Amino acid sequence: MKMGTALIYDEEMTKYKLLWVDPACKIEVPERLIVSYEALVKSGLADRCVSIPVREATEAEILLAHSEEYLEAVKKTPFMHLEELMTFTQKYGDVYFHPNIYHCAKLAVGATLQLVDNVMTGKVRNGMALVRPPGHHSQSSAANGFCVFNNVAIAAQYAKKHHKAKRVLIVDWDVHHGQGVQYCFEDDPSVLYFSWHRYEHQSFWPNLKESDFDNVGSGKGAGFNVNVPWNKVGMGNSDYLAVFFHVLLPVAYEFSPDLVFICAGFDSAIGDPEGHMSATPDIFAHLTHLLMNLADGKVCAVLEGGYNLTSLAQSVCQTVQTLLGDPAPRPAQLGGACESALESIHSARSIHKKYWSCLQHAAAPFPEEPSSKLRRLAQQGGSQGPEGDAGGDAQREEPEKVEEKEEEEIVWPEPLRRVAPSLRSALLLPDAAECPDGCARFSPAHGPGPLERARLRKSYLKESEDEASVTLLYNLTALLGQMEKNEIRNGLALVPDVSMAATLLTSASLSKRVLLVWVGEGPVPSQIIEEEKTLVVHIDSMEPHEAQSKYYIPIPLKKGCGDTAGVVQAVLGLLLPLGYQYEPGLVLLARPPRCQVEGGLWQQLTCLLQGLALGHTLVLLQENETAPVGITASALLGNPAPSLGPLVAPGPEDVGSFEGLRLRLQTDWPLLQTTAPEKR
Ligand SMILES: CC(O)(O)NCCCCNCCCN
Ligand SMILES: [Zn+2]
Repeated sequence: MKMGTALIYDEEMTKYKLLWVDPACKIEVPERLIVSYEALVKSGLADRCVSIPVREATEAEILLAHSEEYLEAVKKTPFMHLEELMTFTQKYGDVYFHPNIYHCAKLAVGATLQLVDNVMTGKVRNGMALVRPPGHHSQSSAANGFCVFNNVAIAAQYAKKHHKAKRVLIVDWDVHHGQGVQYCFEDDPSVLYFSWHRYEHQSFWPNLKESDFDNVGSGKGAGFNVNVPWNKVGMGNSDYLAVFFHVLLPVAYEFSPDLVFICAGFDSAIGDPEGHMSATPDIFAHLTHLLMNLADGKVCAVLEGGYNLTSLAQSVCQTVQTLLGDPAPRPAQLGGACESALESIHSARSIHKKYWSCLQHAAAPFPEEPSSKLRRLAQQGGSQGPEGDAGGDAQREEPEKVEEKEEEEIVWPEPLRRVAPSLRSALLLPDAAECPDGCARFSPAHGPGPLERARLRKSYLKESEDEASVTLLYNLTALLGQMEKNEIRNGLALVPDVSMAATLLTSASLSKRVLLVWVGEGPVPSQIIEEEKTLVVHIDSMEPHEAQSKYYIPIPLKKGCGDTAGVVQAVLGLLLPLGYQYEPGLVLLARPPRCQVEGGLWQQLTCLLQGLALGHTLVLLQENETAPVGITASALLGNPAPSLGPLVAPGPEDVGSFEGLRLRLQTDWPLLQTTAPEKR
């Protein structure tokens, strides 16, 4: 399994800057790269990465996304003196030129292509290119928004051409809309471009109509462009995760890319003068984690924006540390997405429901919102509608102008250190079963004393049980104890009785909250359900029925856990939001006998759940079913789960029961919400 995270950086890319007064461009300074790289060095993360040298892109590579005229024009800039550079710059918007920027722009593209080569040839698993100038605003014949060449657009074309990539996903979490990327792949169904961006009903830069949610791509590319506009500032961690759970991830898993780019702009983090958002740097650890099981883990993060030097450096470190496989920090106090974010989520899901089967159950536009753009589009059959249709907009109240507040000092807590236990995965296996390489067979420092034996026997075993069962239970509690002391990250246990083991662990856990994910036939022991410190999410083919309690959530799948598409949508749209909101200290993943979940999906589930509880995941497998041991161990060791391939539609009846479940639960679990509470 390929390992390693590439870090591609060269200080030559700091060697250009603004040479005249221009308020729009003064934030794009060389220090952006310097503080980011220094933070990676200081934190020890740089040394853990595979350092890959940059190179200059060739002209042919630049022409993958730019016109010859534009390239010829930019080639002249190194020889221009100040006035000529200023005149040349006037042709474009919110960008500046410098005698060395052409050289740096070629290095930024070259660095990105180096990252693609090393990831696509398996020399590394994933990586990050720390580059400037950024790229996602530049267009075929135009520089724009501090961007000269479109690093990621060129790299996506390059990956298709030279590495036979079939489906490329670009996730643009920069706070600005990468219109250059959108234009480049407008009608290309092999590149799915996702972007959220500060929009404020078109009143925020670059003030484009085509940045709104109803721009879905055109021709064969319809559906492969997903815009989530932020119509208010102050969006936070819950808003970002809600968009991932309810818009991006379902579509991304259905698309099933063989390569993922992140247009990693960190001006979407708190403190940024451009974004004015509230999400904290640690959220990028979770966003990165949630993308790392796509494309067999082939993720290329490429720096775009980010202008607060403190949150930029912290966010870069959070991203790289996750690419390296360290446990993600605990997401603090998540709630539901705010009303404005829910409107954006609802709009994006509704406009894309005709393109993505995972969104089929996305609610139809609200009837009582005559002024909503969505409503009007629905009347026109969900098409983009004629350009001139300003009818509905006219009814819309004037968008309130967001006064850029005085730059008051915004502060936030520094992200907590993320310490990976020395031992990652411990396995509790019967002596007969062999231990997959890379794992350690768990054996506690000392065995149970007579009192301990008696207690375990009395609480969990029928008198008749043999000594071996007592020892196993004792070993389970010892393994749990070492996990909860963060001496071991995660574990796997082969047990004779999954129910009994789960009952023991939920009661023995010292965590205030335990998430038990039960995948397959029940019943889940009632003792666990009554344990109020445990949230049980039960995925199986049971008949839909009222959730008995807030802490027992059955997710019914008509065709049972063998229905991969159904399980994926249940995990992404229901289980993960519940888990993130619950914020458990321990995650138990129980696989009862005769579980139908297929291997790759089981690995996806085991990997995704590791984003919770500092990675403390304990998997319980039925002793006589050893088949999943190897793949579960692989996932626990941090190997990316295999790509599931393009997904079909989840069954309509499941779709209905998911929606019913969401509506019933979202009051208690607001992160499940996908639509704004209907206007009273
Ligand atoms: C890569 C990027 O997306 O971060 N570029 C952002 C360009 C912003 C242009 N407008 C600046 C106005 C200054 N208040
Ligand atoms: Zn930006």
